Amino acid sequence: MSFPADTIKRLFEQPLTSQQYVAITTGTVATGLAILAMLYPDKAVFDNDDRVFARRKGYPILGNLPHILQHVDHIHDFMLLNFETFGRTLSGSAFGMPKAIETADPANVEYFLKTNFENYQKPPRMYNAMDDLFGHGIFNADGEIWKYQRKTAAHIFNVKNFRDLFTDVFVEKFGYMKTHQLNHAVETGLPLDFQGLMFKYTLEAFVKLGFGEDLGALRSEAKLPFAESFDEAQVRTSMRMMLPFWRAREIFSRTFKPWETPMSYHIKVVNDYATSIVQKRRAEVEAGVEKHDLLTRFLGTLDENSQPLNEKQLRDIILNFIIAGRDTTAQALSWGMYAIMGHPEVEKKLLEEIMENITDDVENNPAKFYEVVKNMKYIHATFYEILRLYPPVPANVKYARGDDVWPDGTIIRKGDHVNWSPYSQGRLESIWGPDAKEFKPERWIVDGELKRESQGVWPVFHAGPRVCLGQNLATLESIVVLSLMLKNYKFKLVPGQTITYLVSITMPMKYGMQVYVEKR
Ligand code: HEM
Repeated sequence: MSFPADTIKRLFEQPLTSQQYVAITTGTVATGLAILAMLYPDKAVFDNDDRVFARRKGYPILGNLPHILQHVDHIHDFMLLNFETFGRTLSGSAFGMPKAIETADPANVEYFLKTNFENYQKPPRMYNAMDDLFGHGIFNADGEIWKYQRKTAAHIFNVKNFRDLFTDVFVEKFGYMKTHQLNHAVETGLPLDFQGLMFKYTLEAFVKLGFGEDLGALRSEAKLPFAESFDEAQVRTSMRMMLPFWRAREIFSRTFKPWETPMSYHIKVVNDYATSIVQKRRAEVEAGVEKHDLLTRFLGTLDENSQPLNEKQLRDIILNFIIAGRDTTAQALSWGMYAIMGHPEVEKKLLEEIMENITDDVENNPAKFYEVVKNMKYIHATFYEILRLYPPVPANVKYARGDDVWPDGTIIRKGDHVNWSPYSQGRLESIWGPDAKEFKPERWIVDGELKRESQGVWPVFHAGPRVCLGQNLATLESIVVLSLMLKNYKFKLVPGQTITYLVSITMPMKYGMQVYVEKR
């Protein structure tokens, strides 16, 4: 049968009904999607990478995006499962996300953080996502901007400060915590949020060391507004990095969820706080008050263009150093106490070492304290073990400036994102043996001597030229606090609570940790 030409012409000339319009559009989209799904049956659309990687099979067009969304609340365990299932180096693709190679191979990690450091930088995508909160501070900078900050800050981490200033502050602030918080919890018998307390302690101690200020965080029952906003802004920043289209998602939230507090509010709160510290210090400097802390050093330094730092640069520095000095160590202490409470045999050994070394005389003499702590092997081993299982920076990312080949033969191309996971590395049996998931400080003592693993095997403090500047400070602070806590108090976990991590830039406990406190 054939249509006469004028019938066909009429069909095209007639305006479409809305039903026809919908049917044609749906048909076209469906055909387009079907073709794309055939071309990309198990990976993200337009992922035309011809390299062969071990990987979790993805969904058509979306690749692994549904996996990420499904596991977003426990992403570190999902990564661990992937490494356990598919091998130590893998890659997938997720719709809207850049190509990322993931590795938990110690040789690779040591190679790109240390040996071929120059070829890897922070990803441009990360600069954008972190800019609101961290600006051009040390965690979000490379090249000359990074160099002048690292050089300036490095000056405060000298032996004299450790001996004469840091230990003093840690012991003094512990005294505050004892009087205002711990003894109160003993007397009332009411539980307290251990993690909340550790965040207050490390903030108070770091603000004193870094910026010469007594904040009074340990005197207050409530969480400071700065801390509320700083924590929330970090969670949102990490979601920007983990999921695609963050700008569009945030515009959507602002438009359709006007009841939610916007990121801009939290940024304003933290900016006001940082700016107030800078202004106060400038006024002190003008009045001739002499101080030798971190902020004072930055006030007297020159930036990458040989200019004195302006208010925005100083604000960035303050916020970057607060996350470094407050969050990581507070989390190490919280996860640490959690692990110790669950292992009475470890607690017993720790107590023996503490009672033998931290006498009342030492407790009241910070310089002696500093010397004595150096020889306490078991508490060091416990601290390393805490960080192995609960690394405060559980996952991290870099970006390849040029092509490369890793020690395990993985081919890297310019523009690849490189993800590594200290969390997974700390728990892999192929690295630590069959007891990898057990809490055993003894693994760090060999033939009676404390041993530290290489930076590739245990990258909890990063590695190479950007290794954590504060690692000795964090170790000293944690050991002082753990010693004094265990010497003076017994902690008991309140039953029935869920202890798990919150996915953020670092690894806080999601719901905190309620404990009962008794005098020892
Ligand atoms: C247990 C506690 C700590 C852990 C696990 C830790 C871990 C890390 C990690 C993984 C990095 C690399 C971050 C990155 O750029 O990707 C880092 C960098 C850094 N950390 Fe720590 N940190 C801790 C405590 C501290 C403390 C108390 C300070 C004191 C200020 C500090 C200062 C820094 C600084 C300044 C950097 C930047 C180094 C650079 O990029 O050159 N950290 N830390």
